[in-house]
Amino acid sequence: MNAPVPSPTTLPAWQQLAQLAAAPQPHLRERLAQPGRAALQAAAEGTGIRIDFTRQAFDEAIWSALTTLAREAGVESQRDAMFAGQAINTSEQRAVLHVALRGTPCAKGNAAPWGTVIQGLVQSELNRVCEFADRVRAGDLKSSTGAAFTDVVNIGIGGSDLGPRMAADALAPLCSDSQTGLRVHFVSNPDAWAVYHTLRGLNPTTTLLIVASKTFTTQETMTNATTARRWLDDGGITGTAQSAHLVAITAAPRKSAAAGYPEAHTFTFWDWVGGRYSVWSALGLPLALAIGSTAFREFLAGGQAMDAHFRSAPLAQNLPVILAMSGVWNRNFLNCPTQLLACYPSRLVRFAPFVQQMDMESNGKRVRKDGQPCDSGTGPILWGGLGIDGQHAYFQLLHQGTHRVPVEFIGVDTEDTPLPLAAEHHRVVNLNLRAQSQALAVGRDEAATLQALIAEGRDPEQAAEFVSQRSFPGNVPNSVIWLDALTPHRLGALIALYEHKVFVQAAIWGINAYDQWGVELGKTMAKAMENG
Ligand SMILES: O=P(O)(O)OC[C@H]1O[C@H](O)[C@H](O)[C@@H](O)[C@@H]1O
Repeated sequence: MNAPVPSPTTLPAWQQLAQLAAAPQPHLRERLAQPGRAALQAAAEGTGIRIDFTRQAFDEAIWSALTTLAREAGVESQRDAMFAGQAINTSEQRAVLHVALRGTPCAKGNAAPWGTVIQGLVQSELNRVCEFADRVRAGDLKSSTGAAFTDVVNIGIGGSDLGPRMAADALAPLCSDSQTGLRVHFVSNPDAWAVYHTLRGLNPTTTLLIVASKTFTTQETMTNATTARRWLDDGGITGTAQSAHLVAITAAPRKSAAAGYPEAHTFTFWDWVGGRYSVWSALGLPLALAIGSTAFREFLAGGQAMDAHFRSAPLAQNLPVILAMSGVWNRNFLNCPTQLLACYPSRLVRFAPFVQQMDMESNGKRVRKDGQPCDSGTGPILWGGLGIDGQHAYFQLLHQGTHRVPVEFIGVDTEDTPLPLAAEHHRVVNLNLRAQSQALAVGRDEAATLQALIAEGRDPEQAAEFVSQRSFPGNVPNSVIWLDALTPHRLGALIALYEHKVFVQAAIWGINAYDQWGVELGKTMAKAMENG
């Protein structure tokens, strides 16, 4: 029997927020001019991350009610239940312990909240992953022909692809010890072109194939794996020699063993790690191969630093809570169905698709944990990409379209690209980020537009004719997430920030963020069609 989960709409703070939302809302232009606005900023110590949420469409009274809602919904006790390893994934009766993969977020000597057994499993598999990655990178672990590996191909999809691929794109270019010449490639799509295009330039005698699948049954991944192994065969790497080229990462090691993947090259994780939360587990092996074990451990430590902040910071200063509750206000009280993620560092090119899976597969739910239908909106439609490119594409709709799209901007303070004019590039990028954040918030009304046109030398009568086309309503809620640098540690903290944001929103809505039954129907139908 599912324990009853109260609808958030019955909570006093929700009702208070509904009343606050029903009152006339000042324009963000006016809100920004109000005193005390600077209080809507917060930083997480030890993570290098701070959030400027001064451009969210609420004032201190609304913010206070939002934090009260988080308290009334039991965010803190639900958080503690997750860290204690309780089976909070109720539909599958599983704990949710990706946090355990990052290490213990408490003082040295204190036991991990999830217990020593899990701690031991995690440490020993992490050590295996790190050792393996370093041996391949150093050329100590040889291919079947005795050569060092030059290329790694990770075959996986969804959570077995998006995280490591995103992080490798973000970090490999600037990890100074990653100049080993080892190239890490990713194939997810089972369209033949994707795997052909990746393999055709590679030498099978120096290529390591990783097949990453939590279940080791995913049809797309198995189809690509079959072709890649056939490619090894065709390249003369056959029979037992092939073992040196094969790696499996899975929570179902019996299945990978049955498919011929050698035990010594099989890395495991557990059913209490959801696929979309698994970049910290053995599934991070391609990332460790791309950046080295030292940087990979820094990445984990960044996640752990955000865990420590999430567990200890007061709700009003707690970064995951800030992102989550801003989102709840926008989604449930301002009725904005979507959320844009605009990343300004180009190394974060795959961050939005990664968060898209994490958020939409987690909180795309329509019933609460007790099976009762949700009577409020749940997870938003999350979309986005690189902010600067977006400015020259879809930002027009944000400024003058008929949708109100809240935005989360992500920027970095420092730039270390080895280019003589890198500082100038960085200045241009951050200038644009700041300008967009402000322009979307304040807009430009018709009177100010008319003045601007006249100042440009336009005839006032002519200017008045097209003043409406040249005006901007603004009032678009947005926050800026600033990283002091885009290092492995900071990226780890950023990912954990989003994981906990998703957690907090699920806690508010009373839904289970850790199952994904919605993806099953299409799979089942494909199977039924296949079987005629
Ligand atoms: O890692 P696998 O078992 O191959 O699963 C890969 C992906 O496929 C599924 O459809 C799920 O929706 C994802 O959550 C998962 O990450």
